Amino acid sequence: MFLMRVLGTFLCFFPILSVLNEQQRPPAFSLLLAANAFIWPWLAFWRSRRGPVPLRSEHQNLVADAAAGGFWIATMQLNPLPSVVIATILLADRLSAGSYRLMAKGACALLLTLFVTWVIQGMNVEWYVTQRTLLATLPLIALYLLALSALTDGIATRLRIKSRELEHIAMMDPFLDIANRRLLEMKINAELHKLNGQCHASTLMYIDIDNFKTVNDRFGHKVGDTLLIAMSDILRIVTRQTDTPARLGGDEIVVLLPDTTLDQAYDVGRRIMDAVTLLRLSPDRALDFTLSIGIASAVSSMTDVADWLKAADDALYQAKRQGKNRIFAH
Ligand SMILES: Nc1nc2c(ncn2[C@@H]2O[C@H](COP(=O)(O)OP(=O)(O)OP(=O)(O)O)[C@@H](O)[C@H]2O)c(=O)[nH]1
Repeated sequence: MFLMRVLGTFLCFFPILSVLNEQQRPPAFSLLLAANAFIWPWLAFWRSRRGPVPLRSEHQNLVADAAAGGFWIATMQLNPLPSVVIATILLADRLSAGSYRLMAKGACALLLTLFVTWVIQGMNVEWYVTQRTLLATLPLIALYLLALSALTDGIATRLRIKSRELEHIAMMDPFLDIANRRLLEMKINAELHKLNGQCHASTLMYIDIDNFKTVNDRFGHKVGDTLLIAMSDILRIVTRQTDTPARLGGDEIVVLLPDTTLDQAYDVGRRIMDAVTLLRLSPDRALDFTLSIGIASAVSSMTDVADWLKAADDALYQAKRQGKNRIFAH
């Protein structure tokens, strides 16, 4: 806000000075204008820095800016071009810096000081705009509006980045950096919707580390965590961009494989199991671990996420029942 105030008061200085000269106002007005243009921005900066609540102090500064604008508009005897440009810029600025509430406060301050100053100074009106005042106003219009647009664009970009970060936090598992249940369910819903009435295949894969409880009990929870992280790394490498590896919670890992037949999903499952056999988290061979995988295709009778997840979970159960370290697909 400091730089915008420095730029704004600097650019307002020239058209106002031009009108004051044309009206042959006493030098005191020019001195006051110079103070407003070159001292006030620093004073305002100091005020907002020193105030107990900097944002509140800055909002007060913005209202004071508007009041000063009202004073100069009245002192210029409502000279139309600089008056309209200054009033518009002041109000637009308050809106982009704060809210409609701040703009309304600014408008009240501007109108009040304008009216009081205008009455005190004899209620004169100067409708004529000279060529010189017109030329002195043009930089204010062009440069200030460009600077305001750049500022608004910067704020919009920062907001976009923040909103993407928030979306990432809301949709990703913070520990494994893969999708969480919420994102997975959204993707499954979208996939079921896409498949509705169409004949291409998509599959859901449920993955479980065999005897994970024993790993935790024997080697500690930290080693169990390392295993889960290694698993999610493997999933990121082995799957396609369009697949969604996700953590449903705890050690439950699911991968959504769109446009994938059971046979193709089986191959993906094999690749995951092969990658796992290459993992060496410790020289202790007792830490070698295996996976059981259940795979289920979407069928037309599935109406929601739970149906498809249950089918994949049932397949995983069959893989476990048949002796673990295997894939069961149906
Ligand atoms: N280290 C670690 N362990 C977890 C995490 N989430 C769940 N677990 C543990 O994972 C184990 C899951 O065990 P189960 O899947 O029920 O059983 P299992 O020992 O894998 O046996 P099978 O599934 O029959 O092969 C439990 O001991 C949980 O406490 C986690 O984030 N980190």
